[in-house]
Amino acid sequence: MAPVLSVRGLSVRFLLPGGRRVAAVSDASFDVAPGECLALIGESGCGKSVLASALLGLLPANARTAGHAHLGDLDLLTADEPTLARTVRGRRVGLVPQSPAAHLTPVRTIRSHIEETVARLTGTRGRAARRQAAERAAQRVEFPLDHLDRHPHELSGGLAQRAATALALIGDAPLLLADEPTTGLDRDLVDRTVDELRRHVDDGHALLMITHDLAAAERIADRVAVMYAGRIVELTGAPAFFGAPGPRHPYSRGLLEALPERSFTPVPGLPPELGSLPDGCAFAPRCDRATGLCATLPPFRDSVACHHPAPAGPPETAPTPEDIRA
Ligand SMILES: Nc1ncnc2c1ncn2[C@@H]1O[C@H](COP(=O)(O)OP(=O)(O)OP(=O)(O)O)[C@@H](O)[C@H]1O
Ligand code: NI
Repeated sequence: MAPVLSVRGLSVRFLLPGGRRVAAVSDASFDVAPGECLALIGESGCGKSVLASALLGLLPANARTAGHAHLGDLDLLTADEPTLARTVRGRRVGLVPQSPAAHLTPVRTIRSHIEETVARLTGTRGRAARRQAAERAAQRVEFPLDHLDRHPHELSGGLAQRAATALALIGDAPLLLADEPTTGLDRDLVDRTVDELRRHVDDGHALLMITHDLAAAERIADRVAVMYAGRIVELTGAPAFFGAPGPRHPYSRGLLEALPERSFTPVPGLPPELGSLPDGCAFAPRCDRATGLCATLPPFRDSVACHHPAPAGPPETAPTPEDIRA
């Protein structure tokens, strides 16, 4: 099936005073198909939100982009602001922003936000019909109806997050970008939100889900992209990533091993400054597999950008009782 979104060689640089440049995203390429969820994971500051903002034309004025991001015939990176505002945001691409409160108007209630979005994106006419549609949108993400008349600052982080998710689903856009949609939610509500997003995917929508939460990613994703220091270092099927044979990039392996239910040991060290990245593999200083070769940039090959990836394909299987008897 043709992808909904096709990103090729996307890079974002921030130009800072004094000629400094921050390489927030470097050469990212991926597709998202209808009925597919791609989870984008990686440590704080690795460029995930910047990537999402680039796709919606929401970067600040000091940002420069390169590459392509095709949504059908439209290249999101070169589309003009009126096109993005009128036809893309909300209609062709829904966004659950990372800091939802910042995207809501402080003086308006959640009900007024949702009703306005319903009117604008679905053309629902009449007060009663709008009110009903707004309440349905809230119920879909388990936003309590008795909180609809509150203002954004009167909501907990988790409720603001759910309001933002309700707003993002209203336009029924073929592509949804969800930037940490489960932050601030209890585990149970994380699961329910993720399951609602999964139903949205199973209805044929494409979802790029940005998350720190590997358990949420495992629950929802068909494929996983791992970002490190602005680069996608691994992109692979979720079953292979979370199950066998497991991730191939040493950083991805480290992220999984850091989970409490695994060995609970964090990746040692800190990610590099995006303003002064090395020429070679940015992960090498933290990597126990690094060699002299890692001073050169590893090409992305067979799902991974690493000079010393773990083997692909079936893991060494333990002998079965049959083998032992034979
Ligand atoms: N306007 C800007 N000018 C300069 N640097 C910026 C700007 N906006 C973001 N950055 C830098 O880009 C990098 C990537 O930020 P981004 O918000 O995409 O990270 P993230 O992966 O989404 O992290 P988190 O998981 O914490 O949300 C950071 O180093 C950040 O400091
Ligand atoms: Ni972010």
